[in-house]
Amino acid sequence: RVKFCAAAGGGGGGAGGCGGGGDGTRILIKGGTVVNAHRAEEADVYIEDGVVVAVRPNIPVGDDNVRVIDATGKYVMPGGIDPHTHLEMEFMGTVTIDDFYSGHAAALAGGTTMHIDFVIPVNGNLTAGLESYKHKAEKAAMDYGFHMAITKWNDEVSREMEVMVKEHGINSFKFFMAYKGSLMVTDDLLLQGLQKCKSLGALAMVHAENGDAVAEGQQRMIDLGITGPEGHALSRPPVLEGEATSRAIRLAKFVNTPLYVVHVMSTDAMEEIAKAKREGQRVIGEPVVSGLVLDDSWLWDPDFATASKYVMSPPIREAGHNKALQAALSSGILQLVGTDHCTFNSTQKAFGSDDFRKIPNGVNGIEERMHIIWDSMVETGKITVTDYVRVTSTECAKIFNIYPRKGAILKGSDADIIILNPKRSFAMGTRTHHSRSDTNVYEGRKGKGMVEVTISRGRVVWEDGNLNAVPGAGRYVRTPPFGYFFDGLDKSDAVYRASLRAPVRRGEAAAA
Ligand SMILES: C[C@@H](CNC(N)=O)C(=O)O
Ligand SMILES: [Zn+2]
Ligand SMILES: [Zn+2]
Ligand SMILES: [Zn+2]
Repeated sequence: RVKFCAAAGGGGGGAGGCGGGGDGTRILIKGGTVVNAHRAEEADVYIEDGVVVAVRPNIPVGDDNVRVIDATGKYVMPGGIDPHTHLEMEFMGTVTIDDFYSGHAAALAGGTTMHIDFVIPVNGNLTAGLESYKHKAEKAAMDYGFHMAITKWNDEVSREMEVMVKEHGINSFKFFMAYKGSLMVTDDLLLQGLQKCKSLGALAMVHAENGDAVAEGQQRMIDLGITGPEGHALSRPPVLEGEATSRAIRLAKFVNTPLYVVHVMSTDAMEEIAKAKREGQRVIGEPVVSGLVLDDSWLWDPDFATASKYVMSPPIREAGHNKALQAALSSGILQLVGTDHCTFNSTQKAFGSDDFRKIPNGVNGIEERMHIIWDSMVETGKITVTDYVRVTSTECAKIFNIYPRKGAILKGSDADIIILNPKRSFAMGTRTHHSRSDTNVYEGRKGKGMVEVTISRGRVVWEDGNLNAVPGAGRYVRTPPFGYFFDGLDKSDAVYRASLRAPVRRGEAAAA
């Protein structure tokens, strides 16, 4: 079990917590159904100083400076944790329009109370990258963690990875197999990176598309005179995502280290993950909201501003892939839902109005995720309410080794809590969203379920449609190495097991 404070990296706060909200607020949530990943129960939740103090039925109010929230008929759940975002990311010649304030405001309004963002090295230098992102995060309004991208390889990078794990609380590294000429690493670098991750107890993550083939596919489209957003989808079909996913899975097997495949967008990739898991390999598949509920018909929309909104990589696939990904999420082949929130407004997307290769890649999602997964998966009976908590919050906390401080409503957990009213409906789009973008890929979408209250480390930050997100209130959450995916890893290593067989002695040595 991870000690709560370990996850917070020292700075032990008051009794039982690692420095909670600190402002002494005491909240009693009464009459709700408390849902954790392991079970749902009728219970009250008492919060003090940003930490959950008690979860049980009929907790008395105590005195009159306890804030009582009536949750009768509603679900009281851990706030969402989004494993995959890019706030204020420099990419394709511009910077994503949502930063650590607007992105966090959007998240909190949508029932997400923590995310893990991807630090991009500066000229391949991890330390410089981390400094840059620490600065960006000074305006954080909610808790956040960091993955680190590895965009090139040398001894310096190898040494810096160790520093990131041991001194800065980063336990995951992402390797881009696509974006040739910018973020992409080749197989030899990927192999060394996988070895390093294994030695550090850090989780290797991949963006799995064959970047060389994508470049060839893009040229093919341009030669055919296809320059619109539909050329983006046609240039990088599912087969290129499936190929890279299987390649990454096999190299991870060869190294015998766990693998986390980000934004699984196609059945081609999902089937590779399913096969690996059937064979007992430790592979995590992360679908994102866009791949679960959208399809590529938007990319053929005659209006460029509309079509270009949907350009992300791997591309949103033709109808059918999304339903298969939903089924894979229900059955556990895919484990947790991200968003890959990487927003560019219509002006930025227009950089590629003559050439789809110049359309900045990315869509929104950090505000819409909790509502869309509730409506498309729980309301339709595909997953239960405990599954919902698992795939939107708990699994992420467990994988990145910050459970049960995060991803649970248990005594001692951080008080990151949402209250969802299953009887109310939502409607989403630019008119009401908190992103800085002037577009939203879920424009006009409606559905059942509404997050009415969001509590972030013991502070009510969202209630009755009013947001009270405070820049600077968010804290960095260190993610320790050797999460549960590493338990007993060596015993699963075919090469290691082979080495346990009696060594063969040949020649004079055998005679001796
Ligand atoms: C660059 C980043 C977001 N953009 C995207 N997925 O299209 C990623 O590839 O995850
Ligand atoms: Zn600064
Ligand atoms: Zn990616
Ligand atoms: Zn991403």
